[in-house]
Amino acid sequence: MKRLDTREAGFEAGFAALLDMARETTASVDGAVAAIIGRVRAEGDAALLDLTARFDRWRPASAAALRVTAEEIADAIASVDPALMEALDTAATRIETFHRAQMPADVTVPDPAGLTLGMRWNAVDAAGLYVPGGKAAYPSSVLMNAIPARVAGVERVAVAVPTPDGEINPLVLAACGRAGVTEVWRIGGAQAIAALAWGTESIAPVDKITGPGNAYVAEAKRQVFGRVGIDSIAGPSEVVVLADGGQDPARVAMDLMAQAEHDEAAQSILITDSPALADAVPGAVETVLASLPRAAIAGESWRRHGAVILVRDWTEGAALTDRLAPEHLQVMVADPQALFARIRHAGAAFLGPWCPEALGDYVAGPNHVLPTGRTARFASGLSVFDFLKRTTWIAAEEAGLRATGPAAVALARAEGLEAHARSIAGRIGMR
Ligand SMILES: NC(=O)c1ccc[n+]([C@@H]2O[C@H](COP(=O)([O-])OP(=O)(O)OC[C@H]3O[C@@H](n4cnc5c(N)ncnc54)[C@H](O)[C@@H]3O)[C@@H](O)[C@H]2O)c1
Ligand SMILES: N[C@H](CO)Cc1c[nH]c[nH+]1
Ligand SMILES: [Zn+2]
Repeated sequence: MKRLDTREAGFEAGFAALLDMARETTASVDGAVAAIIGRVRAEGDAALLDLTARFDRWRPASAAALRVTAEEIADAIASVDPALMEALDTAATRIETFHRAQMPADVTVPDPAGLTLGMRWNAVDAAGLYVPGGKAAYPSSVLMNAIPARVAGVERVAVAVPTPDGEINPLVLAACGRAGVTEVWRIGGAQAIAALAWGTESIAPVDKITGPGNAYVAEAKRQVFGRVGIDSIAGPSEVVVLADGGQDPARVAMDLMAQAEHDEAAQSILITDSPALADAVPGAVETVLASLPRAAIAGESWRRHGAVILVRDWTEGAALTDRLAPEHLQVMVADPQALFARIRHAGAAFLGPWCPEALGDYVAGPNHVLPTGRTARFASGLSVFDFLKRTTWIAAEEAGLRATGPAAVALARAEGLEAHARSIAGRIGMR
């Protein structure tokens, strides 16, 4: 864990090192991923069977066995503890309500020159949703991907999830059932992304691939981009907690570890204006770690990538937060809204001491698939917009073409494009 203080001479160098820290690199897997994609394109289902045996330690009897049946989904729903099913339902209902509110309206713009201009939204035809499953199962990520897709109106939604050692997580299948997904493939990693992008004998290709995953998944999404759309390339999780001297060090420590326990490559950073809190939190983290089942992962994340930054005031705190552009931002100060108003770059914000980030991971409603690695400077979390695209339209009557056409003719001729010019000029009696 790094300890930084803006009053100290070496602060800028230390902070720059934190910004540049390579936590997980996709460059080191690009060759392996290209080879996997090449095999899936060339060999289709046969490559999927072989790669699944190799990387997920499960040898399906045939390509048909890669697809989860409707009966398996129904059985999974029946097998899940009713209280857990109710929790899934609470989450799904709240996520759906929030994402419905995101749906944009079509736009029509009347134009004084006599044209009518507009913009219409349409969903993609088919979306492939990657649900990670290598080290842990993520039913919550099923809901976070599938519900926006369905709210956007995507007709075909296909989920890909690895089933290591042939074990299917029933709650993942129950989440698919609750979200109305009927097409679920037991494939993971780069081979799953390749199959969704290029198709195989069994799997029809999709138009857009979304969802988080490890370095192989991230690199595969990067390599198939262009053939299909992707949401973003999300790396390991991160949180910045802004906390003042009024906060309980134990709660701050638990919030930091809630992100660190995802992955050794996760990053948890505390920024505080309180020397007492900066002194207390590292010890509180050790106490928390002693009680956590995933202490090995969380502890390594904290030691390798964690930081406590002491600032003079919140003007400094806000500026440093914008430079970090974190995936998650927790604001635990006396007036969280006022401090949040001064920050522009974060994937998602959690305001006040009663709003731990984990609430947003599961049930609050906004999406938990968020931009990582400082990409919140230019990217946003998953939403209905990832499954929609716009078509603009122009309607013209003769008067509108007469009013606006001459300028277009002049510009077309300036560009040396005579057919462009004449297609307009000929309609309105211009030479
Ligand atoms: N941002 C989010 O919303 C969010 C949500 C959940 C999980 N996550 C992150 O997603 C990641 C999930 O990673 P994971 O590994 O548990 O599951 P995963 O499903 O992303 O990856 C598992 C797959 O990786 C492939 N793979 C593993 N080793 C390989 C190798 N040596 N060569 C080729 N392929 C190989 C295998 O095909 C395997 O099926 C974690 O970093 C987690 O923090 C993010
Ligand atoms: N915090 C993760 C996103 O960075 C999402 C998640 C899923 N389950 C628990 N957490
Ligand atoms: Zn989480």
